[in-house]
Amino acid sequence: MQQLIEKANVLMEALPYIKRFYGKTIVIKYGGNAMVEEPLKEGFAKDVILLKLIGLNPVIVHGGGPQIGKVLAQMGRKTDFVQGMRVTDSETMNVVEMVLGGKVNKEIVGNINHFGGNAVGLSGKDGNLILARKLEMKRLNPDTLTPEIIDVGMVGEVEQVNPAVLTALEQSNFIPVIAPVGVGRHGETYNINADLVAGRVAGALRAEKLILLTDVEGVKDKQGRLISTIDIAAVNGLIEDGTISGGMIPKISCCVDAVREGVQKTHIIDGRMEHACLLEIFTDKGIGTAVARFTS
Ligand SMILES: Nc1ncnc2c1ncn2[C@@H]1O[C@H](COP(=O)(O)OP(=O)(O)O)[C@@H](O)[C@H]1O
Ligand SMILES: CC(=O)N[C@@H](CCC(=O)OP(=O)(O)O)C(=O)O
Repeated sequence: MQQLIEKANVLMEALPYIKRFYGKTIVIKYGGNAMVEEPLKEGFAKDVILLKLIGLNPVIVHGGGPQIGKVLAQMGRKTDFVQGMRVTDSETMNVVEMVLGGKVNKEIVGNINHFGGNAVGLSGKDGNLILARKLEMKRLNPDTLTPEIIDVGMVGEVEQVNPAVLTALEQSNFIPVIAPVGVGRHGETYNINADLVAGRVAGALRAEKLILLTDVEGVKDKQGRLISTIDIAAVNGLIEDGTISGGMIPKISCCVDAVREGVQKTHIIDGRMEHACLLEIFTDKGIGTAVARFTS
C-alpha cells in the first residue's frame, strides 16, 4: 500500500510542471550515448511520446557525428575537424546528408512511431526550415599571429530559421525530428553542428526550454563538481578562466544565444541517464546544469 502511495506521490510531483509547461515548446538536442544504446534509445522515444501526450510540444534536433564518422571510415575516407566542425567537401557532404537525413533520422522517427508516437522526420531543407550560409571560420596564424580564414568547405551557420513547417506539424499533433542540414540561398546544402541548429530552432520558436543531451553530468567546476545553475552573465568568465573548454564551449554558447533570443531556460544534461528528459522537466531538483538569466 505504502509503495502505491509513493507512486502516486511521484506522479503528483509532476503536476505543477505539467500545468506550467502545458502547450509549451521544448526543443531537445538528441545525441551521444542516448542515441546509441538500445535501452536509452527506447527510453528517449517513450519520454518524447509522454511529453506530447500530456500536452507539451517536443521538437527534436538530432546529431550523428559518430555515425557519419563510421560510414566515412568504411569508405576509407578520413575527416578532419577544425574547432569542432567537420571539414566538409562535396563528397563528405553527400555522406553527411545521407547518414543524418536518412539512416539516423529515420531510426529516431521509427522508434518514436513504433512505441506509439507520431513523429515526422525532416531536414533543414524541408519547408526551407533552416536557411544557412557558409561558415567563415577564423583562426590566428601561429607564425604571423594575424587572423586568417580557414576554408572548412560546406560547413554552414544558421542564417534564419523559418518555423512555418514546425507550426503546421504542431497543429496536426506531429512530433518533428530535425536533421541538422541546411539550405543556402542558391539551393546549396550545408552541414551544420547540431547544437547550433537546436539553439536557433529553440530561439525561433521562443521555446520554453532547450535541453541538450550530452555524455557528461552537466557543466563541472574546476574540481569536477557539477554546477547546477549558471547565469548567462557568468559564462564568459567561466570560459576565460578555463573552467569550460573544448566541446562544452559551443554547447554553452548556444544556450546563451537561445536565452538571448527569448528561451526561458536551457539545460545541459546527462543523456546516459535513463529518462533524463523527464527527470529534468518534471522533478523539483531537475538534473544537470541549467543556463538562464537568473538575475535581472
Ligand atoms: N566545465 C566542463 N564541464 C563538463 N564538460 C566539459 C567542461 N569543459 C570541457 N568539457 C568537455 O566537453 C565535453 C562535451 O562536449 P562534446 O564532447 O562536444 O559533447 P557531445 O558529443 O555530447 O556533443 C565533455 O565530455 C568534456 O570533455
Ligand atoms: C559541421 C559539423 O561538424 N557537423 C556535424 C553534424 C552532426 C553533429 O553535430 O552531431 P553531434 O551532435 O553528434 O556532434 C558533423 O558533421 O559531425
